[in-house]
Amino acid sequence: MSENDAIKSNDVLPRLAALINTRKTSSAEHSYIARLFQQGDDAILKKIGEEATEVVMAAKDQRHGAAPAKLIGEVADLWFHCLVMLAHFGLSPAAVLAELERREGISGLDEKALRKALARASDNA
Ligand SMILES: N=c1c2ncn([C@@H]3O[C@H](COP(=O)(O)OP(=O)(O)OP(=O)(O)O)[C@@H](O)[C@H]3O)c2ncn1[C@@H]1O[C@H](COP(=O)(O)O)[C@@H](O)[C@H]1O
Repeated sequence: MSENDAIKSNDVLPRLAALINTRKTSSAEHSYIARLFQQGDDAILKKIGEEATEVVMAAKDQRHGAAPAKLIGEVADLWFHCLVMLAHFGLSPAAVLAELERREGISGLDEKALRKALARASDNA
């Protein structure tokens, strides 16, 4: 999909990812994303750490009956900052979605057992 098509897409992930890419050359004065890009990957990774912690805290509140809007908002913040990080490294959400698609039908337990067996075989080699 071209960048222009992605910007017009009905799917929010490619549309937002395309917009994020355009911010690489925008002025940081009026754009939060451009500001993050200018600050560099340490700033982007710090935000991801913060947002992940906020997701955990909101999930704990959810466990105690908080309104779902808080947790949904924090997960949106985390996903958004992950999109900025992917763009920073020249990657797209399509690659992550393709990886999830590739994993469809593979039980997490089977995958873990296979990984352990491969590690044991390589230790014994
Ligand atoms: N989806 C988002 C989005 N989600 C979260 N955020 C910003 O991410 C930041 C989250 O930070 P925090 O929750 O930690 O709050 P904070 O205290 O403001 O954080 P600090 O940066 O001050 O540490 C806030 O400034 C939010 O506004 C977003 N900023 C932008 N977008 C999208 O990106 C588009 C372009 O944004 P600009 O680059 O600002 O033009 C927007 O139209 C939206 O569609």
